[in-house]
Parts: sequence; structure tokens; C-alpha cells
Amino acid sequence: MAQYTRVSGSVGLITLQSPRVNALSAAVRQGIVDMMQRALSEPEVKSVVICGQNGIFCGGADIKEFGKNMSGPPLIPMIHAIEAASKPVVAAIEGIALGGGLELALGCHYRIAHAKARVGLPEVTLGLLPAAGGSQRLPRLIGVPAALDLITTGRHVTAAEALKLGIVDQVTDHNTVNVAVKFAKRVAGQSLDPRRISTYPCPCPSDADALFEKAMQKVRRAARGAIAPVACVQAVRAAATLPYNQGMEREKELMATLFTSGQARALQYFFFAQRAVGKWSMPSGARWETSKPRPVHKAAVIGLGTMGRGITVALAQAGLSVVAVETQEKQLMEAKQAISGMLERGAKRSGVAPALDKVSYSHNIQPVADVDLVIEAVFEDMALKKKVFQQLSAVCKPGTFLCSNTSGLDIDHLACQTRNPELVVGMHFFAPAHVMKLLEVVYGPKSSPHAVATAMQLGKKIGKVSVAVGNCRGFVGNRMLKPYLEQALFLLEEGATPEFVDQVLEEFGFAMGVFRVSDLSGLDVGWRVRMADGLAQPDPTTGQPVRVRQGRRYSPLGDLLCEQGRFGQKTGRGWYQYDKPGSQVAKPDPWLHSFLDEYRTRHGLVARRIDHQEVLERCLYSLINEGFRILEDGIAAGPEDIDVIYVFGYSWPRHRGGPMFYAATVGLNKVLERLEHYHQAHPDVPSLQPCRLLRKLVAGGSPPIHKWREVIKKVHSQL
Ligand SMILES: CCC[C@H](O)CC(=O)SCCNC(=O)CCNC(=O)[C@H](O)C(C)(C)COP(=O)([O-])OP(=O)([O-])OC[C@H]1O[C@@H](n2cnc3c(N)ncnc32)[C@H](O)[C@@H]1OP(=O)([O-])[O-]
Repeated sequence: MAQYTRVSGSVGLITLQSPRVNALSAAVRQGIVDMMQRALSEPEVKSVVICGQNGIFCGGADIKEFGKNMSGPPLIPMIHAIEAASKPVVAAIEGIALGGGLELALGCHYRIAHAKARVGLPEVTLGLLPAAGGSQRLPRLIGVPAALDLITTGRHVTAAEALKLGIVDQVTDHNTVNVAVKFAKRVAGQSLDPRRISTYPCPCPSDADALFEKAMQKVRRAARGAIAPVACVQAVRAAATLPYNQGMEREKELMATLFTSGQARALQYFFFAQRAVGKWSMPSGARWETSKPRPVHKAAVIGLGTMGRGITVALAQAGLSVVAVETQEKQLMEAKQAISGMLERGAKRSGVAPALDKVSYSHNIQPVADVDLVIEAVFEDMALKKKVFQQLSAVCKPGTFLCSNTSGLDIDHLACQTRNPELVVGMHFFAPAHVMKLLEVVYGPKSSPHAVATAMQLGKKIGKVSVAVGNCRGFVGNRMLKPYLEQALFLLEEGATPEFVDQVLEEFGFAMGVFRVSDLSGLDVGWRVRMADGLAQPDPTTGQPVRVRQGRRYSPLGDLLCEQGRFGQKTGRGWYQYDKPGSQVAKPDPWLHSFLDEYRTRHGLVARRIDHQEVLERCLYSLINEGFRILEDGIAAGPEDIDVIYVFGYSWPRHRGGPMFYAATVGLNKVLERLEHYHQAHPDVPSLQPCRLLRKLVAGGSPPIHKWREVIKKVHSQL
């Protein structure tokens, strides 16, 4: 809807009204069309201001309407009519002008923004392009290079940057609508010809071909296989090379292809999935609306290794006071230097003062006595963590939340060490913790809803996407990773090479294949865990068959590499070879190929030809099957939680929506059928055995993903 009022005698004020972000729904578009007609027909009205209610200009097209039958007036003619109006139209931008919202503003003759407003064309993040003239007007207004940057990344820019780029005409600290009304009065009667952006020539640099070629390479590298960024470059190219009307035709054609693509569906699903994870629930029935977070002003981090340092930086950058504790004096000094450096570099990037004074350092635990929340980030060792939790429980003031950054250990065991187990939750960060967006908030059977709400709220405050998950080995992300890694190793045993497996996964859209990632994160990490679990047996004379553990197929390949000191990039050798330790350029390693040949011969394995399909299906479907088990076990509340974890924490290609969405796209019956096929061929691999929930969903006719929660509820109620 849109409301019309006459203000200051001669200004028609049109206010968009559609909670929460004044998206351009059919009703809002109809309102704008009607109110513009009214403003233009009233002789007393000399100029028009468009604004949005509740301090938000407009969040763009209404994404909830996508895929439904189109109703109401279309956006493009509506914006053209505004641009062609005989009276000046001023956009008063408060809060945000995004996507269609900015396109609407670009159709206006003037734009006034509040200093705290942000503008942008984020359509690419939804698998689309700015198709209400944004791809044609923005390059005409700010030039090709800047428009390419904004349109292909979808990044939001501040009002200050928007002013510098020329997107807005004025920035104000005062009431934006009042300023816009005054401005509108002042420009009433002036010629509008120089203000119609569609009539501008597109300023294009002389080396346009090279510029577009470079932009194309950049977007292809940044999001492998994603089609929207490519279409965005093509649309801007049309702006630079074609007259406006033809450019608009090209924009329309490109949009038509994107709009019906699976990628746009996946990205729009993912947009709502990110919002859905904030509305968390626990099996106890506790929910986000009814569980109040407690304020956290002061926090502590225990253990200043890589993770502890990143967490300290993330907290301090969000304005919290942090007590950073490391018991080894030398490590403490090194950590202090590293944290200060990270804070300084971060501050330089964002043009603010570094939050150095937010962090105080200590080599003992006493100063944490008065903090509101502690995040333990010591070495991944249960005995050590238990000791830390006992100490924290004794030292901290009553009510302090005690959190562990464990990546998979049992939260309940830690809670049992404390006087108040209800205050204990997991906060599983991903490395580097000040950069990676994901946070798994892990609740144990005793964790209180307040503790979960507080950790979720803190996650939001420090800029993370937080997902509440139940307590089990590896939680959601690492638990699902296990069968994926396992399949990759089995494929090597059966004849594949690391290069081939990685190539298939990278073609699917992962930035790096499984073996390149292992080399990057260090093979020794998993090796130590397997040793602690009694899985990696360096001595094969223990009587246990080398390729069997606990009655299941096991591949010792990773352990054998570690025994040779091949820990990945840091040692210059792993699944690949590197020029020197620390180098990042992975090269195929002839040593590894002959090692694999010898290994197969030793174990009577005959290498066979493995194709793309098998690599993808075995790696991905075993991971997806574990995802269904996680849903069945109630560890994740819905498929959205898993998908958000995988996209933000494990670089699952976003344009494929996440593993559970991908399964729905492929077809659950196909996933089930292929898992059955592979399980028949490998009966000693339990992770290939299709789980109950998957069978149930297929038996129920493979309902769409938004209906899975109903089936999950039924499965739980039958247990
Ligand atoms: C021809 C067409 C061409 C055109 O170029 C295409 C487009 O414009 S494509 C569009 C280009 N625009 C974009 O890509 C902008 C997408 N939006 C955003 O990036 C953020 O929502 C925003 C920054 C605006 C606010 O962040 P925040 O303050 O953290 O708040 P929040 O995120 O929690 O959202 C609050 C509620 O609003 C909902 N909702 C939001 N936007 C839309 C929408 N467009 N539609 C419908 N609903 C929308 C959201 O789901 C949530 O609902 P609920 O039921 O309460 O969960």
C-alpha cells in the first residue's frame, strides 16, 4: 500500500507501507501508480517526495511474490512513468534502498539519503539481476567500473559512499523526509531533462573489452558455476554498448533466463533459510520468541590459540569488553601481538579506531570472575576442557554463561563439571573465527533456553549467522563431513586420484575439493582425533584388519600420510605437493600416485575407472543421508538449519541452496535409489544405508522441502 498526503502546501508525499521493509508488493506498486497519478493531477502540487514508513525506504521487489502469478502493475513501466513525470520526484531514503527499492529511487529525479542509510543492488545474491532498469541506469549514473562492482557483488554501500559515487545527491543527519520536502520545493519548476538517468550516455572507458573480460573472469572465479553474476556483467555490457531501450530489452531477456532457473530458486530459498534459523526451537518446546537473552557486556576467552584469538577479535570488534586468558606467558605475549595486529588491520579496512582497549590480557583465570559470559577455546582435549570448566564454575559470578568452542566434544560432559549445567552451551566457531560467518550454538540436555537465547543473540551481535543445534558427536557440520571424507578416501582406494575427486567437487561449485581443503586445514588434526578414538593404529600388527574398524570399512590412507609427516600445506606435502611448507599452490604428486598404487596392491584392491557421477553421488549423497539422520535424531530442527551451516561453514555452493535443498532438487527418490545401489555394493559402509526419514519422505511422495518439518514431527512423535 502507499499513503498520500499533501505537505508544506505544494508537495505530494507518497509513503510506502508494507511491513517490515516496504517491499514492492502488488499492493504497494498499485499504491505508487495511483498516488503518482493523483500528485500529477493536483494543480497545487508542484513536486513529489517518495519515502517509506518506519524509517525504511524500500527493500526491493517482494521476494515472497516470486514464482506466483503476477498481479498488480509491473515495476518497469511504473518507474518509467515516475522518471517521465512533469513534476520533480525526490526519493527520501531512510534505512535501506535495495534492489527494486534503489531502482525506484534511480527513476526519481533526485535522491536524498539519511547518513545511516544503505543502498545497493543485491539481486545477484538472489540469483537475479537488477531488472527494473537498475542494470541500465546505474552504469549511466556512476560509470561502468563502479556499477559492475555493485551489481556483481550485490554489496550494500553506506550513504557516504553512495554520495561519493554519485548515487545520491545529498546526505543528511536530520529528518530525511523534511529535508527532501524542502529540497522538492526548491527544485519545483526546474527543467527535469538533465535529471532523467535513462537519457544519459553511458560513460565507458576506452578499454571496455578488457574491462568486461576481467569482470567476467572475476565473477566466474568468485562463484564457480553461478549464472547470475555472469548475466549481471552481460547486462552492464549492454548498458555500455547499446542505446537505453535496447539495453532494457537485453536486461529483460537475461532476467527471463535467470528468473526461471534452479539457481534463483535455490538462492531465494536460502534467503528465507537464513531468516528461518533465527527462529530457533529446542526439542523441549523452548522457542526464540519466548526465551529471553540476557545482556552480555563483558566476556572472557580462555585459550589464545588460533581460535581463541579470532573469537577475541570478533567480540572486541563488536564493542564488548574481553578478558583474554592464556596461562603460558610466552603464548600470551604472542597472542597479544597477534590480536592487536588483527584489530588494527580490521579497523584500517573499515575506517574506524582499533578496539585495542577493549581487550585485557591475563595469564590466570581470576579476572574472569565478573564477566557475563566465557568462551573456552583451549586445545580439543576433553580432560583439559573438563578442568577448565571446573575452574570456571568455581571462579565466575553466579549466572555467568559458560560456553565451549569445541568442534564436536560432548557439551553435556562439560556441563556436568559445573554447579549450574543449565548455563552451559557450545559456541562452535569456524576458522578464522573473526571472518567466518557461521556459529553453531549447541544445547545439551541441561542447557536452559536463556543460555541458548543469549548465545544466539551474542552471535548476531558479533555478525555471525547462528544456528541452534543439539548435542552429538561433531554436532551438525562435522558429523555430516565424516561420511563425505570417508567416501573420498574409499574412492582413492578404488582407483580415483585426489586431483580427480577434487576436480569433480570443484566443478560442482565448491571453492576447493575435499583433498585440497584437508591439505589447507592440516591432516594431523583429524589424525589426532582418530588416535584418541583408537581408530588410527600406527601399528598394523594389533590383530585388527587394517581396513576395518569396529566391524566397518575403514581407510587408513590419511593416517599413513600423517605417519610420513605429510600434514598438508604446512609441511609442504599432503595429498598434493607444494613448493615449500606454507605454500598454497597444490601440484599433483607422483609420489602419492605410486603410494596409492602400492597400497592397492598390498591390500588386493584393483583400481577401476571411476566416473564423475560416482564421485559426486557417493560424496554428496552420503553427506545428505547423514543430514536426514540428524533431522531424524532432532539434532537440527529443519533442513534450513543444515543448509545454512553448510553454505556458511563448509563452502557448499550457495547457488545450490545447501545439501538438503540440493537433495530436494535432485529428487528424494533418486537420492534413495542411488544410496541403496551404493550400499548394496558396499554393505560394510553404514553411512551409505538410506536412513528412515529419507525412506519415509519418499514413501510419502517426496513432499516439497517446506513440508519436511511436518513429516519430521510425525517421525519424532512415533519414537
Ligand atoms: C523486476 C524485479 C527486479 C528487482 O530488481 C528484483 C528485486 O528487487 S529482488 C529484491 C532485492 N532486495 C533484496 O535482496 C533485499 C533483501 N532483504 C534484505 O537484505 C534484508 O531483509 C534487509 C537488509 C532489507 C533487512 O534486514 P534485517 O533488518 O536484518 O531484517 P530481515 O532480513 O530479518 O527481514 C525482515 C523481514 O522482511 C522480510 N523481507 C526482507 N526483504 C524482503 C523482500 N525484498 N521481499 C519480501 N520480504 C522481505 C524478511 O523475510 C523478514 O521477514 P520475517 O517474516 O520477519 O522473517
